[in-house]
Amino acid sequence: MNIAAIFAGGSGVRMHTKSRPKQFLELNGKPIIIYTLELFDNHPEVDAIVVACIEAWIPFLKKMIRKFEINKVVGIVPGGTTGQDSIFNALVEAERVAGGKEATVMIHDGVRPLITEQTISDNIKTVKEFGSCITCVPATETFVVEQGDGSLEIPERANSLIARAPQSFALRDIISAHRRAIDEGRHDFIDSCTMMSHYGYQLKTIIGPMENIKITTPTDFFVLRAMVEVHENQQIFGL
Ligand SMILES: C[C@](O)(CO)[C@H](O)COP(=O)(O)O
Repeated sequence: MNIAAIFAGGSGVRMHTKSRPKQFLELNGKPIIIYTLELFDNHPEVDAIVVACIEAWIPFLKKMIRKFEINKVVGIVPGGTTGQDSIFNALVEAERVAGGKEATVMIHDGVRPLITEQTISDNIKTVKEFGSCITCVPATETFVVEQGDGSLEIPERANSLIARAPQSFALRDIISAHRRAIDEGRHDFIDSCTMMSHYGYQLKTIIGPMENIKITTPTDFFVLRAMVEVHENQQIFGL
């Protein structure tokens, strides 16, 4: 089975929102996380969705899921202290939902509402073929990596990709990597591909759409608003 594990456990300090965490900011009366959930809910190959959410916001999320008629969410669990902990909580819930069956899990940020149906299909297919799938985009600027000794490493831009999401795996592999990290006292892996690479798993990348941005800062929110407007105008005016 194919399960989407959406993490929305963060409080969004980089967004500087006063009233609500960034995943619950609204566009046209609909929270960002609902835009994200709709993509997986409408995808014919997705069987179930689990969400790790800030505990205090779970009742509101449930209300929104009912209001916007999202049907495939079968589990909502509290987020953890770090992003890694939130993902782990969602994976444990995915394990419960899979009930011992083989499963592919697509780990996705609640604040990445602009992926396409094709990206989800490509993730499912690539995990079946290669065991993992990291959705990326080509780097359009140069990375400058500061080394501990004060020197800089500048990777070739032509070979550089930016990891985005979904980041997808066989459920048994990603959950065993998480359990290993926890046994080692680590809770600071920045994302799933970093963890899986650290533990020696072979990772397969695909190139996803440039529009697949993460709504992290106020600028991202303004870009999202413009993109949703363009999308609606396309539907209205057939542009
Ligand atoms: C998973 C991710 O979206 C890949 O780019 C990213 O690492 C999430 O980062 P955040 O710090 O949880 O916003």
